[in-house]
Amino acid sequence: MPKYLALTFDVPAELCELAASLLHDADAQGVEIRDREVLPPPGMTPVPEGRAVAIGYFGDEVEGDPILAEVRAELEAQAEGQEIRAGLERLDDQNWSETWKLHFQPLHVGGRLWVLPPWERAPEGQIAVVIEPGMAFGTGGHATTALCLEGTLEALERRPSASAADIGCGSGILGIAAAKLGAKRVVMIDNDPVAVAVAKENAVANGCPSIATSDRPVESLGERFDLVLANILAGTLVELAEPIAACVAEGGDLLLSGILVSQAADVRAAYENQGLRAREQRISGEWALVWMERVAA
Ligand SMILES: C[S@@+](CC[C@H](N)C(=O)[O-])C[C@H]1O[C@@H](n2cnc3c(N)ncnc32)[C@H](O)[C@@H]1O
Repeated sequence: MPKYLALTFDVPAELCELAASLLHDADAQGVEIRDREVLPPPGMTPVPEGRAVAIGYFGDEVEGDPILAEVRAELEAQAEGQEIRAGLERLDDQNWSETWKLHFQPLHVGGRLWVLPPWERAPEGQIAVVIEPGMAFGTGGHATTALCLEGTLEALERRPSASAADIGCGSGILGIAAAKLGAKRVVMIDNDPVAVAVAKENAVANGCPSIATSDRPVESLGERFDLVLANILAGTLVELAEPIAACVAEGGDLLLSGILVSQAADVRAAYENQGLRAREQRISGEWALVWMERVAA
């Protein structure tokens, strides 16, 4: 089961925003701020007056020490002799998801779709996807998820009753959004059984119990879909190009993300080799969405 790396900076309160932005710049997947205005998580004491804490969360594969040293040096340059405390910790999924939940903000996509934590409400008449992230990735807070949601909305506006597959579904956010936007049959798969369980729960909680969820490999799907969503990682997308492309029906769309802008050309080429055509590429920060399609014969 994957772990996460947390880099913690306990700083003078006025430097907390700088610490958070340095962590973002260092490619943190999420940044948490604990200051006097934020209620501490259960069991934790509030930060002392005049201090604040910024925590950056990274994938476990990231080497933390160089980032720690660099961010600390930048902060010390601004600290005028005040103390900067820094720490590095490897967290398990449970810790990560509990912390992440505290900072789960509503996301508004394309004017009519909302992704919300259970304690928020969408405005009247708008479509709400309520996500309890549990131990799975996908609250909409990551640029790649937001890019995929926008694409899903557009693809389903063109073809409201399309069938859809969400490969690497994590929390189920994309598949559930597709179902709520009118997709007629939705299948969600992930190779992490914990994600599959969370996605199933989220599907039921969103009134979409008919979404099929499974941890079986994409190679065994054996079905074609009008819309295929795969927000994984560039390397995995290239490796799985053949079975993922095989799931795209004639005239169907394939939205690929989890891709850094610098990796987009390789991913596109892998799917062109499978007979798909590049439709467009969208970018958010350093992340790309590659939109492929299978042209009808
Ligand atoms: C970045 S998360 C995306 C979650 C969600 N779909 C979203 O867009 O926010 C990637 C997910 O892909 C899953 N994954 C990674 N490799 C996979 C594979 N070979 N087959 C299926 N799922 C995979 C991971 O377990 C993880 O849940």
